[in-house]
Parts: sequence; C-alpha cells; structure tokens
Amino acid sequence: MKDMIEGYITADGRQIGGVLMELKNITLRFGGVVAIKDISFDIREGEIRAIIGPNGAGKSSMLNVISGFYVPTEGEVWFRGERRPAMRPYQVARLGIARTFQNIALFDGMSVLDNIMTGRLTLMKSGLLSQALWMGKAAEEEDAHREKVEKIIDFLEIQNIRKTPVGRLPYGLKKRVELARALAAEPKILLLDEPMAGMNVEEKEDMCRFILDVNDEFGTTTVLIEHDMGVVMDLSDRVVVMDYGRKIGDGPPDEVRNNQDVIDAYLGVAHD
Ligand SMILES: Nc1ncnc2c1ncn2[C@@H]1O[C@H](COP(=O)(O)OP(=O)(O)OP(=O)(O)O)[C@@H](O)[C@H]1O
Repeated sequence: MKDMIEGYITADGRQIGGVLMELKNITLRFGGVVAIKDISFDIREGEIRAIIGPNGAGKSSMLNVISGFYVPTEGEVWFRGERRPAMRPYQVARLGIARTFQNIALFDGMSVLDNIMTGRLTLMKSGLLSQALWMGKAAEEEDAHREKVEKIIDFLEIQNIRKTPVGRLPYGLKKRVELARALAAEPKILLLDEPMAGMNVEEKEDMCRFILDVNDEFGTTTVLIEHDMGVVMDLSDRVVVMDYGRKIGDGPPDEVRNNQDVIDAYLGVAHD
C-alpha cells in the first residue's frame, strides 16, 4: 500500500521510506539538443529505482543530473528536503552520492584494496599535511577506514583478490570492485550506470544478487540504468521510462511492463 509521505511496503515485504530526492521539471539542453524534456520523478529512501529507455533516450544525462555532474537547464533538484544548488563534483560526493560508470573507471595498476580505499577519500579528515604533523591520529583514522573497507570486501566476496592489481581481473570482477569502491563512500544514493553491461549470464546473476544484498544489508537507495529488461524487472521497485528525452512511464515493473507507450517505444524495439 503506497503512501506519498511515509513510503510503502514492497511485494517482498521491504519498507521503502519517504522521498530522498525529487527531480522537478528537469530540462537539459546541449546547444540545440534537448537531452531531457520537462521530467519529474522522485527517489525514495531504500528503493531500487531503475531508469530505462532506448539508446539516446537521455538516461545517462539524467544520471548525471542526479549525481550533480550536470546542472539542469531548467528545473530543480531537491535532496533531503532542500533545494540543491549547483555544486562541484567533490561537493556532491560529500553529500553522499556515489556512482559506477558505463566504462569501468578504476586504477588498473593499483590493488583491489587500494582502489576501494579511494572510495573513502571524501570521508578522510586528515590530508597529507596533518598526516605529516600528527601521524598518530592519521594512522588511527586510516585503520578505521581500512576496517570499513575490509567489511565491504568480505560482503562482496572478493577477499581472495584484495591484493591483485585491478588490471589483471576479468570484467565481471572489475565491475564488482567498482561497486565496492562506490559503497566505500557510504553513499546515501548509489548510482549504477549499466552495472551488467558486457557480463555473461553467471556474472549478471552474481551482480543482481549483490545489488539486492547491498540494498538489504545497508538499506542503500539505488538508482540504476540497465538495458537488460529481465534484470530491471527482477531488481527494481519502481521504473522510470524515458524516450526521446521525455518520461513515458513511471511505476512498479509490472505496471510499466504493461504500459502501451513503453511497449511501443522500448520493449518492442530490438536491443543489443
Ligand atoms: N555532452 C553532450 N553533448 C551534446 N549532446 C549530448 C551530450 N550528452 C548527451 N547528448 C545527447 O543527448 C541525448 C541523450 O543522450 P544520453 O547519453 O543521455 O542517452 P542514453 O539514454 O543514456 O543513451 P545510451 O543508452 O545510448 O547510453 C542524445 O541525443 C545525445 O546525443
């Protein structure tokens, strides 16, 4: 039963909370190209929210608006009850929004552990200078960060590769390390840009399980773009459907699946 203020209980019995982020009448233009046209929707605490649509529909642009990387040409982004001003990416990271990318963005020469540690940089209080002047405190802080990171490593079952340079890992594991790094930032909202792209069936199953487990264990609000409809239908609580920059559907997977506009625009179209 849905309640606009308090949230709702999902079919599988999870409690979804109140509105965490609200996108209000978002329009985004790149010169003459209108990537997003007057779209509004919200993201609730604890929810897995998918954004789907054909190629060029505006999904990545929308993810970049949510992350704060793009400032919308028109419209407002509200986060935790306040209008979010234009911000620099590091300021957004401090607000608690972490993401993974369509193309993996990890440091190939660094170990899995060190890559994941970089996810905690925005949470670290002691910089280089304080480390030099006040070693004890900085070391203590680093221990605490390592402990958090080790927990995530255990949770995502990557203990056996923690010292391996990321460049040597197969694709599916790299994606899992990326997820681990995003989680290391303890995000309020986790943004996943095509987390299953390029994966085989087994890797997809693993990734699905981890996304659900993360949501279950940490209550992480998750927004994901995904092309694999099976994955979207299995994973998400609510789905926004975009086509040519417009929103043509918004609701639980079953509702969206039966929406004729969506069938015409997306489900009926062959996709890679
Ligand atoms: N930086 C940019 N400069 C100019 N046009 C852009 C830019 N980014 C996106 N666009 C245009 O905006 C529209 C939406 O693109 P976007 O990448 O958001 O779609 P998408 O749904 O994520 O596509 P895909 O599924 O192929 O990744 C497209 O017409 C694209 O060419």
